[in-house]
Amino acid sequence: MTHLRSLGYLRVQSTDLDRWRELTIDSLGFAEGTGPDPDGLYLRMDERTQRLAVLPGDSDRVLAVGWEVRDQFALSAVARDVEASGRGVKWLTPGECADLGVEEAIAFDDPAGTRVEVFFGPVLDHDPVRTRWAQTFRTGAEGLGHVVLPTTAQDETVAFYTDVLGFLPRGAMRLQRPGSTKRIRFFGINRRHHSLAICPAPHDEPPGLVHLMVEVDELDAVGRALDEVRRRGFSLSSTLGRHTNDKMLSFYVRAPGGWDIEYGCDGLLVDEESYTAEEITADSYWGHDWSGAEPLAAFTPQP
Ligand SMILES: Cc1ccc(O)c(O)c1CC[C@@H]1C(=O)CC[C@]2(C)C(=O)CC[C@@H]12
Ligand SMILES: [Fe+2]
Repeated sequence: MTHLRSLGYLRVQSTDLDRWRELTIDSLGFAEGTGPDPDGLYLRMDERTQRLAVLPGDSDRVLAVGWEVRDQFALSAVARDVEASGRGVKWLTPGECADLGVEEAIAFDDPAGTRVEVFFGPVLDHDPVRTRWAQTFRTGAEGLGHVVLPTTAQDETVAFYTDVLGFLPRGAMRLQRPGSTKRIRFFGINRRHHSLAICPAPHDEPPGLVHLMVEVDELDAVGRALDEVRRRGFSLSSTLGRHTNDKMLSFYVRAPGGWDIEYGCDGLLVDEESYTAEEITADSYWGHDWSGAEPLAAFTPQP
């Protein structure tokens, strides 16, 4: 049983806020949100003030992955579980929580070194969400989307997310690298097929993220966003394609900082009553040609 309900927010830092704005607002059609840093880029997909926050920094990396729980009781239960597993938990100050637009939050590091935050009580902005393609982002009970995290400690990281945080296995895929029997593993906490995937990567230096996926309600928005990222010279990591596990139709665009945003529609809603974890043998039914991709920072050992 997990207390986590969904992926709530993602916070990153970047050296190139202008390009981030061009990618997210002008191309992918996020709406501008609100937050404390006048130089920060806060992005709305729904009534939340900052589903994605991009803060100015001297390097490109993930600052925190935020998971949402129902209330203060669930938050205390998660804090107890994480502490019992031997990891230190920090309760954020009221000022820090106000900056994040939540009532209360805790923070701890996962075994890969990624900062995880768990929160309840997101502050809402009731102004209409004006998106560039007039699309609606699919969030709600299924959350912001999914993140794929790189790790060099795959077993320990998987054990932490399943045993301690209660993520449910939602299948796996063997990585087709020479001599590798390693698997990328998918995990869910709601009806979205996966809210998290854990991917064995040669190292876990910054940026600390393989990709963030966001979902929209219309194929036309995916097509329009794809046209616009190409027009603006962003590098496509993967062409349009349909995944075999969550059936999502998506493309991947390289964000400033060396990780990808997956942008898609048509994602599967899992029926937990009948679901069993499967091993897929191809990432896609068609498309998703990665051959033109620049190497992911997470897969490129730094000198
Ligand atoms: C296999 C798969 C199914 C559904 C997804 O939403 C999804 O992101 C993926 C994995 C895509 C995956 C990746 O993100 C990093 C580079 C990977 C590991 C590859 O080299 C092939 C599949 C790629
Ligand atoms: Fe994905």
